[in-house]
Amino acid sequence: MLADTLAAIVPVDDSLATAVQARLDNLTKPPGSLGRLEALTKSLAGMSGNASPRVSPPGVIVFAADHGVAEEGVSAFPQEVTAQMVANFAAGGAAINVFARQIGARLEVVDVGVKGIVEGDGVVVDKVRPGTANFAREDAMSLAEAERAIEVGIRAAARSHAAGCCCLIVGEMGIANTTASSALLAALSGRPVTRLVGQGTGIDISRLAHKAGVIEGALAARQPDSARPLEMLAKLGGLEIAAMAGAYLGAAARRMPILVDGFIATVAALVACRLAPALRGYLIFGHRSCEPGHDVALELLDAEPLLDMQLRLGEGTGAALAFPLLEAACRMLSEMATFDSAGVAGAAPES
Ligand SMILES: O=C(O)c1ccc[n+]([C@@H]2O[C@H](COP(=O)([O-])O)[C@@H](O)[C@H]2O)c1
Ligand SMILES: Cc1cc2nc[nH]c2cc1C
Repeated sequence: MLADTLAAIVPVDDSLATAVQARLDNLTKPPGSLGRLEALTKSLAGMSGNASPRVSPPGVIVFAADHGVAEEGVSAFPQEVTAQMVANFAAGGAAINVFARQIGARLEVVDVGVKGIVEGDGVVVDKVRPGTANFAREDAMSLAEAERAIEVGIRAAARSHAAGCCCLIVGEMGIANTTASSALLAALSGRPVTRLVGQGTGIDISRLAHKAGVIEGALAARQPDSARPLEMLAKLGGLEIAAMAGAYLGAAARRMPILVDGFIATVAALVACRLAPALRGYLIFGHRSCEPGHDVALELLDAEPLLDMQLRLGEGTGAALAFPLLEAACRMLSEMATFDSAGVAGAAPES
């Protein structure tokens, strides 16, 4: 399934940009005056292959999994919070539930590797294993498990597409996943770990130094090879990061625009782009997270996010908050009057 999905990702269609630009320049506004919103309409047209793109209804998928490295004391919260938050998602009480309702999204929560038993209806249980192993001591998972986790994501994206979603937001929940993401990013970027690690859920300075040391030790022991993305996921984790990468690939294979969330989501996107470089054309970046590594991951992807709201929650919340900008871009193109239709004079000729 992974090989078929990778093969199905075609580069975005840049040929529509000229027609969309002509339409944009006929709308009742000085040419270019809607700034990045105008560029967004061209991007969305190229992704969907439609000169009148639509992004509603959006789909939100939240992948949840546990990380063995949590036992190293790298998070401000205990591991049980992953399962407890999944129950909160199922009950509709988390931030992403609120924002998903606000934007009329279809929300799906997928347990790809939570350690405990997840309570609550409405959670898709597609568990590859109950949490990763502690990658400070051994590989987080096997290669086969990493591939299965990617396929969990591909299947979830396919469900969102089949349910009629026109755009995909992918979120995550996993205590200690900023540690796994920072390790992946250090391996992919070659930058010093101390420049990438951040407070995650809110650790203090001394725990931050400990977190950096755990990652440095693990990288020395695991020796991840940045030219082998699947192997990197197997060595460092996590299950939800692999599933997010799969969801991006599955969405791009179906020509769905993807709105990327924060730090963990962007690292997953980096890994997925190593598997299929054409994926990059389908990615729009929702926000800049507080996590210092996010800047580095965005730079590697040559990405400029839409919002900077000092968020560090995850769950897909930053992307959901940015979604109305995508909706506005589509509506601007389809609903604004043209100079002709509104009887508004065009720009005066230069004298
Ligand atoms: O999305 C982000 O940029 C982000 C930044 C910091 C923390 N988080 C969330 O916090 C959890 C990971 O933090 P930690 O400290 O346990 O590694 C995980 O559930 C993420 O959803 C998310
Ligand atoms: C309460 C809580 C909610 C979260 N949502 C995403 N990561 C989280 C981490 C914690 C600790």
